[in-house]
Amino acid sequence: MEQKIGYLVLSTGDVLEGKWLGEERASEGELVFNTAMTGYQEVMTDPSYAGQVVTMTYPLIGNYGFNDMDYESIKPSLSGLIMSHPCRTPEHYESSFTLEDMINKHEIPALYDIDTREVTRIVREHGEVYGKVTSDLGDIPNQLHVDPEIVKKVSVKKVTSLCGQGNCERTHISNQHVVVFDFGYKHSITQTLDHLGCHVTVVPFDTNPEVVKALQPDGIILSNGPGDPKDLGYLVENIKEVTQSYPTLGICLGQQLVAIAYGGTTKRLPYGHRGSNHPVKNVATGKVMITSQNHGYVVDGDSLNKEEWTVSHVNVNDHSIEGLVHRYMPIMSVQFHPEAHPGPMDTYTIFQDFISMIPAKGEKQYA
Ligand SMILES: NC(=O)CC[C@H](N)C(=O)O
Repeated sequence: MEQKIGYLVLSTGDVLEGKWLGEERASEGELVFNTAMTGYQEVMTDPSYAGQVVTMTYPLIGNYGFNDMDYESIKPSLSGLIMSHPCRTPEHYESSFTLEDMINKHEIPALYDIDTREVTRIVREHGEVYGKVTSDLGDIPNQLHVDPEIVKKVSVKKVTSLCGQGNCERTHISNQHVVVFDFGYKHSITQTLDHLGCHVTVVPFDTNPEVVKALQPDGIILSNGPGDPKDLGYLVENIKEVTQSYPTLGICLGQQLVAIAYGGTTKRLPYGHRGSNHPVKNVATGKVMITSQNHGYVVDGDSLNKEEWTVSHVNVNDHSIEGLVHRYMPIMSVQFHPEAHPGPMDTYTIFQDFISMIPAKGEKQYA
């Protein structure tokens, strides 16, 4: 079948020609690229990509199909998908639908036959680029910042216990209760907590500390999420209060928000870390883990109060901050994705470290 021509029109003035996969659906967002060779389903359903047009640099997408297990959220929230070759005849014993089915089901704006190397070159050269997928060559991207309210769009609307709804594999009656602040959390985070025996409650991103207190958590996770962390600066008092009251793990956006809450700042990376093979060094042990990443911003090391914070992990490629621990309080955070998906599971120990910061039941509670 003859496929319709579509364009990726960029804020740099560049225009790339491709073809529509699925319906023509004009859309725009920040243009980013992901270098993972596998894990396209997890990438497409990671809410941190909300407001972004995601280019997959690996040339073949869809070759092992899609399934009902690998969703990282209920539905994709990315603004568009750019690829080179879509595979229409997947082969995998767990595959239950195709890339095109996924695109049609969730109405994802998607272009293929795009020169993804050229897209990557442009993003690497310019850093912050916005793109519009369209059939109209006269279109230009109008939004030059991800919606400052984007987290509100992806976060749960009410306090949600993941136990007692068929989501827990065990009953965790005597185990730790972890409250996850949902800035756009990935399901692999709560699934990992479940595997570690935790009872999990997910709360909206702007939940008041009093509401959290009533839930009687043993620990807090500040999740990953989309957009510019500085747009959530109005939450610093909430974040400071909960992190001073309970052992906390911040993940990606969660790390950035911890830094901001304690007086630090964030800055843009030259062109983001998005892929599943980013080497990260544990500063204390020298051990390097291969990590899954998806972020465009990073904590500015110069902005941190060194009497309060220690850098626990650094990126081997560009030496950017990958992990923080508080010197006196049980607060830790990482810039990479310890839950992986996609990517290697080297970083599972981060969750174990977090759980071990929580006093056992019956012991004196922190705070
Ligand atoms: N995965 C995330 O949490 C991303 C955090 C933030 N939106 C960034 O791009 O840096």
